[in-house]
Parts: sequence; C-alpha cells; structure tokens
Amino acid sequence: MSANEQHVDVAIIGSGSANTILDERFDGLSVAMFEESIFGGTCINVGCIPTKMFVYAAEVANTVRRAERYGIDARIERVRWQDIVDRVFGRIDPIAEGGENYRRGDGSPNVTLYSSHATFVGPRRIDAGDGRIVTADRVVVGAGSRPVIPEAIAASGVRYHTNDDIMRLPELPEHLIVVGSGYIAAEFAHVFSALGSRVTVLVRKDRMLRKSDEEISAHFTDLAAAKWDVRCGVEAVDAREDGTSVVVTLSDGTEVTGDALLVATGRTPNGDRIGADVAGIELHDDGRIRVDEFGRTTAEGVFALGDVSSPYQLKHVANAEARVVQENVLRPDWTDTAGWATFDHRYVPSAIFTDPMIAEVGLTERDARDQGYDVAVKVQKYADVAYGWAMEDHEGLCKVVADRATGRLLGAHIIGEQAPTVIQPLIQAITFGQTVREIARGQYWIHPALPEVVENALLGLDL
Ligand SMILES: Cc1cc2nc3c(=O)[nH]c(=O)nc-3n(C[C@H](O)[C@H](O)[C@H](O)COP(=O)(O)OP(=O)(O)OC[C@H]3O[C@@H](n4cnc5c(N)ncnc54)[C@H](O)[C@@H]3O)c2cc1C
Ligand SMILES: NC(=O)c1ccc[n+]([C@@H]2O[C@H](COP(=O)([O-])OP(=O)(O)OC[C@H]3O[C@@H](n4cnc5c(N)ncnc54)[C@H](O)[C@@H]3O)[C@@H](O)[C@H]2O)c1
Repeated sequence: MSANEQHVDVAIIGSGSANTILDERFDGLSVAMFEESIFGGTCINVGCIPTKMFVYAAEVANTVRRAERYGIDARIERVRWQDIVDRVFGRIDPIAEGGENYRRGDGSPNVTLYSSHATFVGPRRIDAGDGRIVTADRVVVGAGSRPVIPEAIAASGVRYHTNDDIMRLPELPEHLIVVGSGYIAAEFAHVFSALGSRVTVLVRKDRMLRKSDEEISAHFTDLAAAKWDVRCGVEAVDAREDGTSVVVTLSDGTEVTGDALLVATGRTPNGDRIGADVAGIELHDDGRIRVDEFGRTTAEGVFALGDVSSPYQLKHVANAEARVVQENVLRPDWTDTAGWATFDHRYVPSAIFTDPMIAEVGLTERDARDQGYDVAVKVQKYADVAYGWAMEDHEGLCKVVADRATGRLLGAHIIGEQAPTVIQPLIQAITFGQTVREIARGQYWIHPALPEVVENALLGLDL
C-alpha cells in the first residue's frame, strides 16, 4: 500500500443520515468519512430544519394578519428579514460546525474526515480527489440528491436560486417567481408570501402538489390561487435579466417579471457522480442506486441509504434506512442475511409545511380504487368540529379512505392547521393494522381538541 493509500474497515460517503450510523459499535473500527460540502447534509443545513424555522416565522406573520377575525386588531409593522435569517442560521451553522469538529477531533479518534468529493475508482476503492486513495471492507453510500434545473433556465444563463441559497438572500424579494409546484415550491411560496413578497408560481400541469390526493391538491391549488399568482399549464421556456429584474418567458407567450427566481423542480439522486459503474453499483433508470431490502447495493460490501437510493426523499425515511444499514453493515457474511434488519416502506407518511399544511399517509383515493379495493371515503371539515369553530377555520379537511372488506384504513389525507401533528394517530393505526372501529371507538379523543376532526371522519365512514 502506498503512503497515499489508507485501508479502513468502513468508508462512508456523505455526512447526512449516513453520519448517524456511527455509534459505539463502530468505536473499535477504522472509519473514513467523505463530505464535499457543509457537514451534516441537506436536512440540517438547507432542507427540513431551516425551512421549518422560516415557516414558523411565516405562521406568526399570518396569525397577526388574520387576527381581526377573532376581534383583535393587529398589523405587521415590519418584517426584519435579516433578523429572521440570523435567527435561523445563528442556530444552524454552529451545529454543522460542531458536527464537523466532533468528527475531525477527539470525539471520533477512529474517524478520518475527508472534506472532498469521493469517487469510486474500483470495487470499494475510493479516490478522495486530493491524491489520496481509500480502500474499505464495507462502504456506505449516503450521497443524497441535488436540485434539477430545467434546461430552459440553465441554458438562459439567468441568475436563479434553489433551496441551497434562497434562505440567505440579502433582502426579502419584492416579487418572487417560483418554477415548480411540489413540496419545495409550496413551502417557499408560503414563507415568502407570508413575510411580504408577491409570489408567482409556475405550474406545468393543472394543479399544485399533484402527488397528493387529487381532492386535497385541487383544494390546495384553489386556496393558493387566492393568495399567490398561480399560473397553471405553463412552462418556463426562456429567461433573461433586465437590470435587477428577472424576466421569465412562458410557454403561452406571456412573460413574468420578478426580482428573484426560485427553481424547485425536483431533486435527482447523486449516484451518477460517484463512479458507480467501476464500483459495480447499478442504478435504476431514475438515477437511484439499486438496493435490496437490507440496503445492499449490487456491489459486494457496499450499502446505500437515503435520497441517493430511496424511493422516498424524506429525512425520516433516510434516518430509518440508516438504522437498518447500521444493523447490517457489520455482519460478517454478505450473503447470509438471516436475522438482518430490513427497510420498511409500507406506510411512509409525509407533510408539506405550506399554507394550509398538508399531511398524508397510505393510499390516495384514486390509488385505492385502482388497486381494486372496495373503498369507503369520508371527508370531514375542520369547520364541523368545535376547535375548528374556535379557529374560524374554513379551509381544513380530513379525508380518510378505508377498505370495506376489512374495515381497515387505507389512507389519510389532511389539509389544515397542524395537519402533520393531527395525522399522527392515523399513521399509528394504519401501521399497526387497526380497524377503523378500533381507532374511532377503542380510545378517548380529547374534547374539544382538533383531532376530533379525525374521530368524526372515521365515524363518518360507511363501512
Ligand atoms: C428544502 C428542503 C426541505 C426539506 N424538508 C423536509 C422535511 O420537512 N421533512 C422531511 O422528511 N424531508 C425534508 N426534505 C428532504 C430531506 O432533507 C432529505 O430526504 C434528507 O436530508 C436526505 O438525507 P441523505 O442523508 O440521504 O442526504 P443528504 O443529507 O443530502 O446528505 C448527503 C451528503 O453527501 C454529500 N455528498 C454527496 N456526494 C458526495 C461525494 N461524492 N463525496 C463526498 N460527499 C458527497 C453531500 O454534500 C451531502 O452533504 C427536504 C429537502 C429539501 C431540499
Ligand atoms: N416537507 C417535506 O417533507 C419536504 C419539503 C421539501 C422537499 N422535500 C423532498 O424533496 C423533494 C424535492 O422537492 P421538490 O419540490 O423539488 O420536488 P417535487 O417532486 O415535490 O416537485 C417537483 C415539481 O416540479 C415540477 N416540475 C418538474 N420539472 C419541471 C419543469 N421543467 N418545469 C416546471 N415544473 C417542473 C413537477 O411537476 C413537480 O410539481 C420532494 O419530493 C420531497 O421528497 C420534502
């Protein structure tokens, strides 16, 4: 072995969820970790956590704006954008720094941290990009995903933002143009609109959040169109800068002019940037690393987890997959999988922290019908329960989809105040296979709390 070569027991690519596998079981092992960007990955630095801290500020602004309906006159005097940015990143940046120092320093004496881009140059043989080579008995690839930029925007040469930098703009834009209509578009449209920007959302198809249950996404799109300039059925075909403005040309021939452009058109897995082919790691057509239920890739000794390989680009899924890989990676025999931990992708919940919030688990009504279930559906309005009256809510809905044959829940879709919290009993019920009757009548529902909307939806099912 040359002086520039290091052999380790475990090599880890990416410091997001993959970083969490290193517990005391790894203390006696040599580990190499590669991180080419900010330590800690997407969620903590440019994803879940800062976005939700901005969302909370947006909620406060909307509470003030909507206070009048409760007999309270209030108004927003000023939004101190820079103070909001400082609050968020004053909390977050030290965490990334602390995590990196921990891995670099005495906290992890068995770990060598390479702050560089890792590329496979052979099976379990990794080029650190700085002349050093690492070989490993086991490799964990947790390389995440990156934003997709539509060709028309990329080719135009116009300045645009993604989630990587939009939260650190020097000032609040007067008019934000958002290309895309999924999770990131819906969350940032809410944040910037609530904090005072005008927002235009460019939606390629007929409605926003098309992956959600049709009824929920149609309802959301109607509510969004009342607050934001939502343009459905258009694509950005070109863009140019005009002084400090950005002008986007749409497929219908019209133009939109704003002072900042956010691109939120999906994220692609980073498996195409690691030399997967020479390592024997196969990819799916959509770019994800192919893994089995144990997290094993097609290359012996190499595991993958999170956005780079998972069908779900969600932090709770990446973390759950990391727990599985953590169990399996130290097993001595690659082929004897008896007793190995497995991924559980049966009932993956998700939430969109927009306005109103959305949370979902299980099948949409359409999927349930397409799969041949004898479906019962109930949509219960927040406005029909006491806490909904208290909130003067006229937007929230709880939709439950159940199977008449078994009396079990197939899916739940909530749009409204605190939907990600309100849905939790339904995630539990669907995961543990409880019947609708058991969930609705087998426990107390605190009166008059918001989850009564869930109780009433369940009781309203015609089973
Ligand atoms: C704006 C936004 C908001 C989100 N909000 C939520 C939310 O509210 N809830 C939720 O569940 N999920 C949310 N997500 C999704 C969530 O952030 C991701 O699913 C999760 O962070 C993926 O974790 P990971 O470990 O797979 O990848 P990451 O956390 O992205 O980690 C991968 C790391 O690998 C590094 N890397 C990549 N290739 C190499 C290489 N070759 N060499 C060295 N280093 C490399 C990258 O720099 C990165 O740091 C959000 C995502 C975004 C973008
Ligand atoms: N709260 C959360 O859990 C949360 C928040 C943000 C992001 N995320 C994760 O990150 C992923 C990526 O987020 P995202 O919003 O970028 O992706 P997304 O898949 O949610 O939405 C992408 C949207 O862009 C549209 N689109 C694609 N190409 C386009 C084009 N050329 N022009 C116009 N529109 C186009 C799609 O139709 C879709 O509506 C999400 O799928 C989600 O898994 C999760």
